[in-house]
Amino acid sequence: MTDIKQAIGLMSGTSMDGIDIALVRTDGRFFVERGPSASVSYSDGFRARLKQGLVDARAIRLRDERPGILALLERDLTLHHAIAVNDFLHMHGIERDGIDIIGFHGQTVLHRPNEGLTVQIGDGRLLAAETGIPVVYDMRANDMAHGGQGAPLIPAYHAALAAGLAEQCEAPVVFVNIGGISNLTYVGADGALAAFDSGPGNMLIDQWVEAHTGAAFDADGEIAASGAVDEALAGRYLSHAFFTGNIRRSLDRGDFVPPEKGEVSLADGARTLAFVSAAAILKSASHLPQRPKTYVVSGGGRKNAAIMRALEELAAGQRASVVSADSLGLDGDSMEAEAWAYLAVRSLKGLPLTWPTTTGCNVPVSGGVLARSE
Ligand SMILES: Nc1ncnc2c1ncn2[C@@H]1O[C@H](COP(=O)(O)OP(=O)(O)OP(=O)(O)O)[C@@H](O)[C@H]1O
Ligand SMILES: CC(=O)N[C@H]1[C@@H]2OC[C@@H](O2)[C@@H](O)[C@@H]1O[C@H](C)C(=O)O
Repeated sequence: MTDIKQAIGLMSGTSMDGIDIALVRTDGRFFVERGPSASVSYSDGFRARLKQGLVDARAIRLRDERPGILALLERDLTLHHAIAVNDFLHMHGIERDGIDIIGFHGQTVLHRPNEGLTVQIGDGRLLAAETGIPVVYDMRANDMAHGGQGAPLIPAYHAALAAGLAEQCEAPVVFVNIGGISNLTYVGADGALAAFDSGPGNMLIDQWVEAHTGAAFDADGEIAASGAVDEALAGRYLSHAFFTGNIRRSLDRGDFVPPEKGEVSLADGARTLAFVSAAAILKSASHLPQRPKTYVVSGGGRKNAAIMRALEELAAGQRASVVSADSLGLDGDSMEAEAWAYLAVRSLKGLPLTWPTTTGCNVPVSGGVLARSE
């Protein structure tokens, strides 16, 4: 039996809605046994600080700089994660000593792949000290140091999961994570990987709805349901250079901005942005080695009925089907946290986290910094 580790993964994503945590037993290759998972929401106050952190991070030139509120925010973010881990272990009766490693993503506050600069705040040493568990963190930097985009990193995990889906999904299969930003992972019949960010996911919808109603998102796509797609507005987004260029690159929150208030009604804006999120996936999928036959959807955007309906209609037009990861026995909410547990084990073993076909790095590279707990 190859060396199996018990790992906890922690993800705080671009939606900044909270911390996802998951337990995985894995050898960092094709053995994956998924355990419990949970989500811990941020308070409105902490979420407001994270938003200010994104603003302050614009002043960063060297990746260790922490201008504005970022130093204290990084400490508090890390302590939030430590509490999430300690509560999780208690809730599930898991012995701390039984956890070999924590994979800690932290919070992306700046991502400029064309400048080779990506910053995720999160103090791995402090997390290791607060939990008594070794931590792998800062997992994107080495990919960028080797010419990569620093994202997406989940494809390695998707490849491990894909083996179990062959009977249930018509190939070629593509994993779609509809988070704040959406990303695709194509797994070829021969196991070949191709991956990239596919465009805005929920982030424009969240910002649009929050600006009009104060709500954090369009729950179940209810607002969009009463709106119509504004073709001109949709066309403006889908003609963005990100879609028209041939070079795939990873995105940051600031790469797309929501419409100005008043351009369209609240409902039409929500419906149009949901359509754009879906259309972006199909548009980006045209750069994959083969047109997918099955889209396996994870991430919070799969709960927005307007996104899913548009995606199903567009995919059907290309004789492809759309299924939720959950319908295949996976967990569409915890997949990214699971991935960070998996990637942490790969990091411990010096295995690649990224490949030229997933981030554009020059050679397959591992990554991550290990903070020991003693
Ligand atoms: N019930 C729901 N109805 C509609 N949308 C929802 C619902 N629940 C969550 N969402 C959407 O999902 C988002 C959170 O999704 P998720 O946690 O996958 O994003 P993330 O991991 O932060 O993003 P990324 O993968 O880009 O880092 C919310 O901001 C919201 O837009
Ligand atoms: C820089 C950064 O944090 N990118 C995120 C973001 O959120 C989704 C998409 O853009 C993806 O490329 C990435 O996260 C996922 C978890 C990844 O690296 O696989």
